[in-house]
Parts: sequence; structure tokens; C-alpha cells
Amino acid sequence: MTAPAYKRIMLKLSGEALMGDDSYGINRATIERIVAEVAEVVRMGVQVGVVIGGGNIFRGVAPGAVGMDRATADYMGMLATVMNALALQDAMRCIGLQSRVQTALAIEAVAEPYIRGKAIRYLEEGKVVIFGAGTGNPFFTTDTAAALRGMEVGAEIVLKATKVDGVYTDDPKTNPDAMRYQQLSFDEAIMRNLKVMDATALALCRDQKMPLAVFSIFKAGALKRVVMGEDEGTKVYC
Ligand SMILES: Nc1ncnc2c1ncn2[C@@H]1O[C@H](COP(=O)(O)OP(=O)(O)OP(=O)(O)O)[C@@H](O)[C@H]1O
Ligand SMILES: O=c1ccn([C@@H]2O[C@H](COP(=O)(O)O)[C@@H](O)[C@H]2O)c(=O)[nH]1
Repeated sequence: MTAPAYKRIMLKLSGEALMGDDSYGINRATIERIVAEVAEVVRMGVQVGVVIGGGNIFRGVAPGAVGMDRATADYMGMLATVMNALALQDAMRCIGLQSRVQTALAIEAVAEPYIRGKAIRYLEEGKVVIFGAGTGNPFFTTDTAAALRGMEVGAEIVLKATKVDGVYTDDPKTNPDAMRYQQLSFDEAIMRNLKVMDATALALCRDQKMPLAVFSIFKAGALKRVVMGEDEGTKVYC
């Protein structure tokens, strides 16, 4: 069998995608399907870190947060990602996939704090490490957390599993004429203001020479294909 292209990956899972066809929250069938795909690459010997978003539960810049102090709204958003992290861990437990949740905000009764060395040890042991609470700082996103944690634990690539199947010339949800890139550079993504990932995360990846792949979380087998180095989604290179 061909070996995976990467030994250690940092997977950013869209919070909003966890809703499935529901209007908010976590859709059980969706989370089970995503976890099964993660389990498949873990079985191939790939070490997997996961950063989970929070858009399905709370988004700091959502209409509901209008008038709210931005930092407070962002802390609420980060707590939402911890809820998703716990749900993800539970779904992994149900299929016998070992995982640990570490959070950037201290919530001792719920999960252990983020400790880089421990996270690396867990990855080496073949456990999935789920990083909750983003970076732990307001005014950031979980995309940036994925880039940051990916660099800290020595991942070879950041994989953004999202609602669209790659990076387009414009938002494909609003512009039907948008064309998908097979690959593009970080400089081009930043210069063209392609909003599939926030600019802070893109700049961090570019500066640290961390490649990024963007693909659809809804496409069966896409995660495995990216991990095998096959042509899937969009690859953003330095
Ligand atoms: N140029 C572009 N190419 C692809 N998608 C784009 C582009 N511009 C905007 N988008 C939008 O970006 C979205 C993905 O980024 P976003 O950060 O909103 O979601 P996410 O990270 O998947 O979710 P969450 O923040 O809940 O974790 C896509 O659903 C798409 O509609
Ligand atoms: O480092 C971080 C990460 C996230 N937030 C807040 O949480 C929400 C949800 O995260 P998404 O990346 O949008 O899924 C985000 O909108 C921020 O409000 C944060 O403050 N810092």
C-alpha cells in the first residue's frame, strides 16, 4: 500500500459544518461521519491534531452579538469550540478512537490545559489531540489557532476541512462564476483577499512555510485523499 504523504497533520474542522442540515448545534450523523474519516487516517499511522471551530454554536461577530463587547463575544465563541471539542471526543470514544482534549482557556473540571510537550507526546502515542478554545485570545479565529498549533507541534501541513471544496477566485456561495484553484501561493491568496481563511492564518502559514490544503468536509473520502497526497481541493504553498 502507498504510504501517506504526511506523518503528522493539523486538521481544522469547520464548526458550522457540524450542524449538518440543522440550523444550529451538532448533528449526530454528521459528527459520526467526520470522526469515521479521521479514524481512517489514524489507522494509516498518521498523527492527527484537530482544531475545531465554533460557528455552529456561536460566532463573535454574529448578529446576535451586535452591541456586545467584542472580547466578551469572542470568549463566548471560544467556549463554544470547547463544547464542540467535547462532542468530538465523545464521538471518537464511541468508535474506540483514543483522543485527548486540551484547551487554551483554563476549564480544569472539563479538560486539561494546552501543554505543548504533552500534546506532542499524545500524538506520538497515536492519540488524536483536539485543541479547544482556539488560541485563547479574543480577536483571533480557529483558523489562526490551527496554523499556530500546527507549527507548535511540528505538523507538516494544515488541512482546512470546510463547507466548500477548495479556494475559489471569489466566494462560491455568492458568486456562481467563481473558479476553483488547484493550487495557489499564500501571497496570491492574501493579495486577492480570498476569504476562505483569515489573513492572519494565511500570513502565519506563509511566514513559517507551512503548507495548507483546503477541501470539503462533506465530500466522502476527501480527507484520506489529501493525506495520501492525491489531487483534492486546493493546495496553498509558500
Ligand atoms: N475565495 C473563496 N474561496 C472559497 N471559499 C470562500 C472564498 N471566499 C469566501 N469563502 C467562504 O469561506 C467559507 C469558509 O470559511 P469560514 O471560516 O467561514 O468557515 P469554516 O472555517 O469552515 O467554519 P467555522 O468558522 O464555523 O469553523 C466558505 O463556506 C465560503 O463560503
Ligand atoms: O483564537 C480564537 C478562536 C476563536 N475565537 C472566537 O470564537 C469564534 C468561533 O471560532 P471560529 O474560528 O469562527 O469558528 C470566533 O468567531 C471568535 O469569536 C476567538 O476569539 N479567538
